[in-house]
Amino acid sequence: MIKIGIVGGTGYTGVELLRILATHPQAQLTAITSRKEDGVPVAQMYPSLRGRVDLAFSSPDKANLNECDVVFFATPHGVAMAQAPELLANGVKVIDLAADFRMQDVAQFEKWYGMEHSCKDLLSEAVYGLPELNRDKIKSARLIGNPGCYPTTMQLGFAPLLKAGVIDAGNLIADCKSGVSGAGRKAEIGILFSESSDSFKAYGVAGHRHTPETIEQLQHLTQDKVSLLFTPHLVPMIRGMHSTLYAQLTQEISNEALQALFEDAYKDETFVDVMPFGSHPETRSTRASNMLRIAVHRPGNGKHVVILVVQDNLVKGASGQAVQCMNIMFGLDESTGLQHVPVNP
Ligand SMILES: NC(=O)C1=CN([C@@H]2O[C@H](COP(=O)(O)OP(=O)(O)OC[C@H]3O[C@@H](n4cnc5c(N)ncnc54)[C@H](OP(=O)(O)O)[C@@H]3O)[C@@H](O)[C@H]2O)C=CC1
Ligand SMILES: CC(=O)N[C@@H](CCC(=O)OP(=O)(O)O)C(=O)O
Repeated sequence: MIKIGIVGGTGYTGVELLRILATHPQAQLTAITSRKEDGVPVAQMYPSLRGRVDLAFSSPDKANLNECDVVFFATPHGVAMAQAPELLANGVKVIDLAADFRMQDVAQFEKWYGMEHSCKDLLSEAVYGLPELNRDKIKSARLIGNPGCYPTTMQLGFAPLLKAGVIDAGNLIADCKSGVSGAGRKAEIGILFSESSDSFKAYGVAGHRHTPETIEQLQHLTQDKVSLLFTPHLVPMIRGMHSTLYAQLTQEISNEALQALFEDAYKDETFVDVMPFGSHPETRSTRASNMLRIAVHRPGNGKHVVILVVQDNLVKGASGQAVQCMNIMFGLDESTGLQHVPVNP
């Protein structure tokens, strides 16, 4: 059994980790932290976990994290970097769902996250936790920077085209929409029901921190310089993410060959579904599951390819992906505990 700690168990990605790990056959939940709910039984706060999780939240300073085999940080940016060095020194593996260990470019991290990186020396061994593009490195990693939700869709959508060299890498456009749970469980005016329901808006148009993260990773896939225009939107649904990706073709290629690039790239991937050419995937087809679905389009058989990508932001976009990484790190079948069929309707 794998002894597991979760720092930040009360938040949306924390409770999603609990939901997934509660039925994972190799997971032994050992410590779950919350500063505000210290001593409160997990199942009292989340009755959905009654009979599944019998631990109580404990404050991070009292939690026995050093006894764990792996600790997930489902916390705001900057928390994991303060604790990872001690955990790693004690032989505990670390998976951070925030951005502390996603980017190798420290200057970019500090610019976009507005904080100094406190353990830069660990960045060189940190592994970006996107299994479909980085599986071999994840196998031997002690420290994972789990990808952002939007970057997961952008990378898996653009990757087959960039690797094949059939698009202009300097002209990528991503128009992405997220459900409100993407903003976390914290109280903020913008995510109140009365503010976010029955309305729809873009944000971060001048720049969003997921742009440098995505460019850094996409740049590993091509010799050409990657340039990305990314606009996130908040849509009035609880979970789900829909990314519409645009790229310009640089060579003649048939629609069948375009589709084949995606089918070949993901033919062995349990969690990436390439739908028939011209499909319109819905976010609900991934709801509460670790699936990400992709559909390839070529409007008017012209020079542009449009890729539609959907996922559940809390699962493949966060906690499911983190458990997928854990499975790989511990030599388990990658889909262990992650076989949930999406919830419909
Ligand atoms: N929501 C999403 O769709 C996605 C989120 N992420 C990332 O995952 C991380 C968690 O997100 P999410 O679950 O939405 O966030 P929430 O705001 O819902 O939860 C944050 C959790 O962290 C705890 N926490 C807050 N501050 C600290 C601290 N200083 N030390 C220890 N614990 C702390 C909180 O509990 P308490 O205050 O009681 O300690 C709470 O349990 C974030 O970095 C986010 O960017 C990544 C991909 C997708
Ligand atoms: C809808 C919404 O607000 N989404 C969040 C991103 C979600 C996410 O978790 O990204 P990080 O882990 O990089 O913070 C945002 O745009 O800030």
